[in-house]
Amino acid sequence: MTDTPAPPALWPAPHADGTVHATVTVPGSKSVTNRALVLAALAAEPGWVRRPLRSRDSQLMADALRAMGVGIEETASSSSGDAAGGEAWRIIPAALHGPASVDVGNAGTVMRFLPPVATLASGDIRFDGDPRSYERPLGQVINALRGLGARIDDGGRGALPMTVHGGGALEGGPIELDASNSSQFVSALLLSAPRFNQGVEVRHTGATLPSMPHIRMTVEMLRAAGAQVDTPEAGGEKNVWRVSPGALLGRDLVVEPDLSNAQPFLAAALITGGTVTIPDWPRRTTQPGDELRRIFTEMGGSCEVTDAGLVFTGSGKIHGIDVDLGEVGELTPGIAAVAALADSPSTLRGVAHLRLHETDRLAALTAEINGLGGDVTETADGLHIRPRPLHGGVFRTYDDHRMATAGAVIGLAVEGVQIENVATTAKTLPDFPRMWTDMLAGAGA
Ligand SMILES: O=C(O)C1=C[C@@H](OP(=O)(O)O)[C@@H](O)[C@H](O)C1
Ligand SMILES: C=C(OP(=O)(O)O)C(=O)O
Repeated sequence: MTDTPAPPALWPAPHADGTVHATVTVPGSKSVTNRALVLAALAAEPGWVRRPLRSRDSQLMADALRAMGVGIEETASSSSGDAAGGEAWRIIPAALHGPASVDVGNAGTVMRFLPPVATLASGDIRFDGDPRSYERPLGQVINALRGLGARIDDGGRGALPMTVHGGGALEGGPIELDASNSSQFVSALLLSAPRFNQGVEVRHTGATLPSMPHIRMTVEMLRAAGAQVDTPEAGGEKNVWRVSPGALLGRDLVVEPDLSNAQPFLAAALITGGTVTIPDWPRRTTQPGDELRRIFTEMGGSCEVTDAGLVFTGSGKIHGIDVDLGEVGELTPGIAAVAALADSPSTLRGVAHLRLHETDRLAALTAEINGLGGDVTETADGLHIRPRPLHGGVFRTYDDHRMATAGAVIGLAVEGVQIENVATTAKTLPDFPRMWTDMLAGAGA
């Protein structure tokens, strides 16, 4: 007799009976935390990462760096004298070494940012991950690293699993790659480049480049750690980034709240005509989630950054939108969910690369919204969404945290939505179900 796997848990998405009024404290940014960990690990001296995101993606990053020899001590703020409050991680760089195994899970940041780090280690670093990680593109990073002097055995697949035969150093220099499938290819090469003998010159050759704010985040964090970076925006050549070789400083960095993870809570205010406050919303940031202020205002809300944080208020009306989301692709599932509830159609453009994210997000959103009675069609680079009355049913998540939160947003307005495997939110927001019910209780989170 063989064991039958248990059916996936179904989470009844809470329905909002009235307007939502809540203050929701959102944990740290995944993108900032995982960059901070890499830069601190490559620094010439110890550093602090305060208020880090504690989730599957950041734990995978920390575990991988530890496996290569980096010291990461997780302390409570009381013992670290942290004026910012909250948890703090002390990062103690060390000579990187193998043999080591890295589990990338389904984290784009881990699977792209760490192979360049592994080239600096002495010894073999084996990379493996979830089945989906085998399908997510990595060949551009592998080929670029080979061009810069690395030895990598990927069995000719141009994808995971693979072994980086670290030589203890990498020559570096000029390299061309096509990052039209993911900005993370560019970020990956830039982040480790101060430690390459010649630094790096990355030239993007593709026709499009998604998620520019995330590349700006990489550049700003490198500069804050003392690296010299030349960018197209600072008068350099278009699509060319240069990082000079040099020692990185150990920083004391406080991680901003994850503004993309604030999205479902802001959507709750928009949909119910309520008010949600997100404390510590940064007045200036490279996070793409900051665009939600503009996008959700165009869709019917209004907002203000105050000393209490971002105060977002819905009007009770939800409008459709025609928008290019190429720079802020990770916001697409949450925007699609709101658009399915709007009073007019929406067109979401510029996000063909979402087919290569945690799942094929364009197919997944189309299938799941239509499964509840919606009318969504895929285009070459996005979605057309024509709102229709929706009904309850199972909303599948395909191991994608943002599918789970998108389904929860629809569940606020539609009775009887059940989210399959809500636990997949652990990728970046492990406490999501509790935060969601606390928000609905008006108790804050
Ligand atoms: O560098 C980063 O931290 C990220 C870059 C983006 O990736 P893509 O450019 O592949 O969309 C984004 O979608 C992802 O969630 C995080
Ligand atoms: C695309 C995303 O993640 P990853 O870092 O795995 O690419 C995301 O969080 O929306």
